[in-house]
Amino acid sequence: MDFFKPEIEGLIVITPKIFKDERGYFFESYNKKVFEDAGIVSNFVQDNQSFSVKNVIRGLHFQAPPHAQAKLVRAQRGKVWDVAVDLRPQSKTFGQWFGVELSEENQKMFYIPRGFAHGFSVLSESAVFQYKCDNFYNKESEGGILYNDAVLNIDWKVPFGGEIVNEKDKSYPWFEVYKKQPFFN
Ligand SMILES: Cc1cn([C@H]2C[C@H](O)[C@@H](COP(=O)(O)OP(=O)(O)O[C@H]3O[C@@H](C)C(=O)[C@@H](O)[C@H]3O)O2)c(=O)[nH]c1=O
Repeated sequence: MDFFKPEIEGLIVITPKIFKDERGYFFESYNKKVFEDAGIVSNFVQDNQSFSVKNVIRGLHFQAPPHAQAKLVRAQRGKVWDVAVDLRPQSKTFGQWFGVELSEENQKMFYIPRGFAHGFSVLSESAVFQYKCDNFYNKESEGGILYNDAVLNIDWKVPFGGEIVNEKDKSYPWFEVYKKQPFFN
């Protein structure tokens, strides 16, 4: 199992050790002790799964404190481009984003602590996306940033104008709003 820590502090990309044989494969998708030793100390309380077709973008989402969520995400089927945006006002990388390809093939996982907005785009014909959260869903605390914000300038790797985005995600404010009124501590 490999744990890669990108420039933005707190983010971790996990590459599991995959055991392949004539039957197929096996890997540990979560191991409390091994993950905690690598710095992923979160008490996961909810697992989610979504299915999306090609060119769907879901995001950028977060839950506001005290309902903020750390997430451990992966693409069980297909291939996605997964993005986390640092919204921690004290962070030296506030407003920066990091993206990683998560796929059925690489089985990589991505740990995103509390204080980030999260989203992904679907690069394959379809994708099954699975994730663990360390806080329960709370509708009233849901927030988001417009996925195509010009300041963040995220490359979603989908054809220009071809993205499939729901009305809720299209209605989120620009990143500028959170720059003026930070709410994660
Ligand atoms: C996230 C969530 C949604 N729902 C419901 C609300 C709604 O009617 C329906 C679909 O919800 P959404 O449209 O918000 O689903 P979706 O756009 O897939 O939301 C997810 O996007 C990714 C990027 C994340 O980071 C997640 O935390 C989550 O925000 O499911 C729950 O019941 N529990 C949950 O935990």
